[in-house]
Amino acid sequence: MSDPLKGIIEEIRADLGYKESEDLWAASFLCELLRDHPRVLRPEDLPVEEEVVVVGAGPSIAELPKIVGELEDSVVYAADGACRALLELGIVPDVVVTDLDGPKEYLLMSSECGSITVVHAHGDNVTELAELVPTLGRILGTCQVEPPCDLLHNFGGFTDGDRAVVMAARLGAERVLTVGMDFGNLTTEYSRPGEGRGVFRADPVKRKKLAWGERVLRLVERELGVEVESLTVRR
Ligand SMILES: Nc1ncnc2c1ncn2[C@@H]1O[C@H](COP(=O)(O)OP(=O)(O)OP(=O)(O)O)[C@@H](O)[C@H]1O
Ligand SMILES: Nc1nc2c(c(=O)[nH]1)N=C(CO)CN2
Repeated sequence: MSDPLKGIIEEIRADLGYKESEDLWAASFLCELLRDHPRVLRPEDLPVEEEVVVVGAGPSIAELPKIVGELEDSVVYAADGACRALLELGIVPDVVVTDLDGPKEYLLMSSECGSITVVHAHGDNVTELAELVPTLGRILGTCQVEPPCDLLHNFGGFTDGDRAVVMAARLGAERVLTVGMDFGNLTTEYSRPGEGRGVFRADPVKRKKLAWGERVLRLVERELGVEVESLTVRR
């Protein structure tokens, strides 16, 4: 693939041991599911503005309550599990970008509240696709191979958060502001009612995934000329 944001998946497969044939199979399966889905969108249906905020689930997501006022008037894309933190603050993300391995009840709640779910097919999430896609509302399908049908799109990128950034940039955003997208920081402190406080540490595979995600963000700046800036560092 000559597009570096799409071609990077070949290096990632070599690093993490994913098979292209399995990614292709999953994409074909998602095509089948989308053919039976009543609310499939096209890329041009997605909301986008000059500035888009992308919220990931990294440690700086803890800063979210401080900037919640700014999010109310922005187009907000949430990466997977980050939709939980947003919903808990009363914000329904405009778009949730997910490979469906996040907290199912919050992915479904976002969808029911009006978020568009951008569902990604890859070789390791076929079970989740089968279970969740039929239950979601407005949906757009993505994949990491040449799309096998015109209901699927390959914008490029890798993890949910960096794919959200790539998508915003390809749809026309000139600047992407990020929260919780601190790829270099691999521990997350949490504090939740009923769960107490603690620290998540990224396992070795997650570390590798996040390192690839960080590379994607730099590629977005270099190849697409879109500014990617951390909202929490800026403040
Ligand atoms: N330090 C970090 N820790 C966790 N997530 C991060 C971090 N930095 C950036 N992120 C972004 O937040 C996104 C959502 O995080 P979450 O833990 O819900 O992801 P995930 O479902 O494991 O993601 P993926 O399936 O993309 O690996 C990730 O896809 C990633 O892009
Ligand atoms: N085959 C495969 N592809 C992926 C995977 C994964 O676990 N397996 N995870 C991703 C984001 O975390 C994106 N792409």
